[in-house]
Amino acid sequence: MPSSLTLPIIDISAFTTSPKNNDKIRRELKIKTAQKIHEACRDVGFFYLTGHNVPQEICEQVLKLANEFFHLEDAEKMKLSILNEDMARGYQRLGENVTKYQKDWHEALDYYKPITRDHYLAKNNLPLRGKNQWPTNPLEFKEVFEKYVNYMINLGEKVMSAIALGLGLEENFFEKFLDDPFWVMRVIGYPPLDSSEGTDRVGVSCGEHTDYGCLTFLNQDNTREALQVQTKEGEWIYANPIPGSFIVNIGDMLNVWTNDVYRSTLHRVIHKGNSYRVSVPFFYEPNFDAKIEPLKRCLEINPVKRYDSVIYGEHLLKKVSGNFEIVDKQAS
Ligand SMILES: N=C(N)NCCCC[C@H](N)C(=O)O
Ligand SMILES: O=C(O)CCC(=O)C(=O)O
Ligand SMILES: [Fe+2]
Repeated sequence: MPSSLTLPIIDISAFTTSPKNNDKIRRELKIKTAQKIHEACRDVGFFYLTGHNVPQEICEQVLKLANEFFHLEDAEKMKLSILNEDMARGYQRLGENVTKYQKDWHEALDYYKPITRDHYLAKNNLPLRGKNQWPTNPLEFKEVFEKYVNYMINLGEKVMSAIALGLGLEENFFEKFLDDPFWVMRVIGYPPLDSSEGTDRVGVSCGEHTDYGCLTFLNQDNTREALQVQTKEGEWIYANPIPGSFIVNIGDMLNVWTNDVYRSTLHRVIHKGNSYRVSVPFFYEPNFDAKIEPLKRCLEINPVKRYDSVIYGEHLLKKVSGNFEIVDKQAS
């Protein structure tokens, strides 16, 4: 495993802080930042983000509460089982989540943007119409995570305007796809892989995959050598935590918009250390019913159209149902 390669570190403060400089200087700073983001999206699809303006305190609190929750008795955690709702929102036991037909060795609480009565999803009577399930222990869990979600939606919007600028588009280009942005948040607990010994030996903590939407913001604890990212050359490198930063990666919808100028990057988790690892990826997504298709600007770069249009929500639902398709289906 080469450790010499690392992901770029990008400071997004030109987009997140209130203007101190005159318009011209600010515009230049934004363009410089956007150019770095463009290169990172084109070359690796993963980068560290600093200057994001999300208080360190809430990032740490979120991880601490996650850790406390996963250390409760099984019976307590199972009160929030995904079986209570729509098989997506709630708690999944170890080994319950599946990536490409293989069991993953993590437990998780999954949250999705809530659906109101006349929301598009409710109207169409589609899956994901359940309720989010919040623990009452630890007591402040819901309040803190809801606050965190708001910070992340805000940040997602900022990074998408930087992406627009980086592609040579107007800063607000994506606004019409993002005015009711969907979101997904996973609160994940990873025991060491050794703990799966004796049951059905599981080899990966989270199997290799790409993320589904626009942007992922990963908040992970200080465990090293767990998350791995595949470079364009096919090598796996570690994405170790850097305190005060998020790891950001692009999702499948950017492949479609950019006609593969950007590609969502394969990543996986193999946690062999002996600590209990927690991570909280937040997925900032397009409007559920957004129609995503290759942009004119990107067809100038890659002229052969590689994608038909995709409705984001349809892509998501397909992926979510695959998350619980177990191994025997493939074997039989
Ligand atoms: N919402 C997102 N991106 N979730 C990523 C989960 C990755 C593992 C999942 N079992 C899978 O097969 O994708
Ligand atoms: O836990 C991590 O570091 C990554 C998890 C992940 O890739 C995901 O849930 O999509
Ligand atoms: Fe992921």
